[in-house]
Amino acid sequence: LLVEATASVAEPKRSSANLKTKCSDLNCYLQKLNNFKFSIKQILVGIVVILCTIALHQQYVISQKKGALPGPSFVPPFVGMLFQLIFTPFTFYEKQEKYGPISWTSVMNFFVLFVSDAETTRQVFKEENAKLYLSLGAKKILTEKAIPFIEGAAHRQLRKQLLPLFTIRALASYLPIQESIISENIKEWIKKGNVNARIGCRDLNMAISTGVFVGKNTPSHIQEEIAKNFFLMNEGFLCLPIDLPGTTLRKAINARVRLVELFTDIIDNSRLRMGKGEKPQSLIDLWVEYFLSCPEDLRDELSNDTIIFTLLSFMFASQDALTSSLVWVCYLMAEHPNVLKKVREEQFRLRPNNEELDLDTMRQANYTRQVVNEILRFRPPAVMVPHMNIEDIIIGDNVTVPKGTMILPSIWSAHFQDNGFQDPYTFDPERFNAERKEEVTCAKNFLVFGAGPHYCLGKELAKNQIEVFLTKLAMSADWDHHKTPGGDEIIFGPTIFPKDGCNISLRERKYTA
Ligand code: HEM
Repeated sequence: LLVEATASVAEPKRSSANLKTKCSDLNCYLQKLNNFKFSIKQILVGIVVILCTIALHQQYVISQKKGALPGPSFVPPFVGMLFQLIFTPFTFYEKQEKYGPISWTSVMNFFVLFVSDAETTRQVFKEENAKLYLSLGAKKILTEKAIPFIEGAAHRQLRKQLLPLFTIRALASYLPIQESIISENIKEWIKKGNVNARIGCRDLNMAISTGVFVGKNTPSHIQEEIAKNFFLMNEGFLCLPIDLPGTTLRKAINARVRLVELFTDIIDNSRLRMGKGEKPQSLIDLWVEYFLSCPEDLRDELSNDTIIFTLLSFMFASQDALTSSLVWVCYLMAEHPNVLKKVREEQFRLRPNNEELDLDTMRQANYTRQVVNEILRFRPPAVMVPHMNIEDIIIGDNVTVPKGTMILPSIWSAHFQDNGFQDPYTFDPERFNAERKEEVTCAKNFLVFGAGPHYCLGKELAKNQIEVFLTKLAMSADWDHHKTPGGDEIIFGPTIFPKDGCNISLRERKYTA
């Protein structure tokens, strides 16, 4: 077949050489092209030959890169393990874990290292030369100005600038916003009766994010527009990275442009109000207030761009992860009524008259916090955080990782590792009690918020939000989880959810233990 295909390529070459002397304009070139006639069979053979050559080359490159590392005996060419990773992620994880702490695989022709033990996972998170690898779409939408893409001294400087937004005082000022929005939403859910938790929690989180970040006093039509554009932007993070009119990515970029306009107005307004000494009502206000309170010669520049792209990063980093955790609150508390009962008893003991939540009372609610930690351990929203190394690095037991390798440190595997948490597949908040203290003894395994220079900035804000939601739901509603066939399967998108989103029906509950 090869000979036949090459022969017919050679033949038109001769005729085109003759033509060359007779003409030199565009028509002639088209005519020459026309002389290269191949049969369908020859074209197909040509394509097969090219594809086979590429596939063989890929296998050769992989065999060079993997060296003695364990991994699958075969990976499909071109797509590699992409479909397994997206559609059956947990089967994929289990298989990779069996190869050992570091194994190789291939996804979309990327040579990928899968890291399943906690220690090496931490090492990757901390490695300066291994950068967070977000989708191509995410980079186009958020741009290089977003904090996950900033590195080195500029990154450290920005993180330092953000500290005042997560102090105890700041977290305390967000709490009434979180509490009131959660209470309002749960009341709405009870009125409706039936709710798909994934959709309900997504909208609830969006309302809290706008409330906390830009302030509850922001006119509702602006809040709605922020939500609408954020959801459009969010869709772009996982779509094909094709930036053409009408594509999901282009719509996401346009939504970001609109969000920048909206945030610019909100920040200008905040600068005016904080300049007059008004009380801060949002994260933006706190940031502007802090900036204005610094002596002028010590002030770092605080441009609207810095605030806007940090806010976009916060929304991007928090929205899906928190939605996942709140859905698991609904799901796991319905599965474990004995745990829910203990939360209610503790809450009733600490707040017998349904007092408003404050950080002090929340710190005393040890059992409730244990439940929050166990939900995060048992169902970590981001199960893996892709990295790519910009230099050769050495990880684990002296494994050299060639530059440009995609590394998948698996938070999921670290949480369920054999020699880590005791009986890891059991949902057991008691593991975090004062006696067992697994948060200390297994600290190296608890990686839900990452580790190293990009460690989650919103960890305490997130934990508070989950705790307030758990507390409010437990004390104001009874709910049933209506299971659907296959609905319990965990899907990946890109944080984890039960496949059917968890359908619940709610009833009002008298405030009691
Ligand atoms: C349950 C909720 C959350 C989970 C599970 C989570 C998890 C994570 C993880 C795994 C990372 C990567 C860490 C690393 O590379 O070492 C991260 C980074 C980040 N998170 Fe969160 N997060 C949550 C909520 C939030 C919230 C509410 C915010 C909002 C303020 C936030 C802001 C960020 C930011 C800004 C980064 C990037 C930090 C940097 O690049 O320096 N996260 N988060």
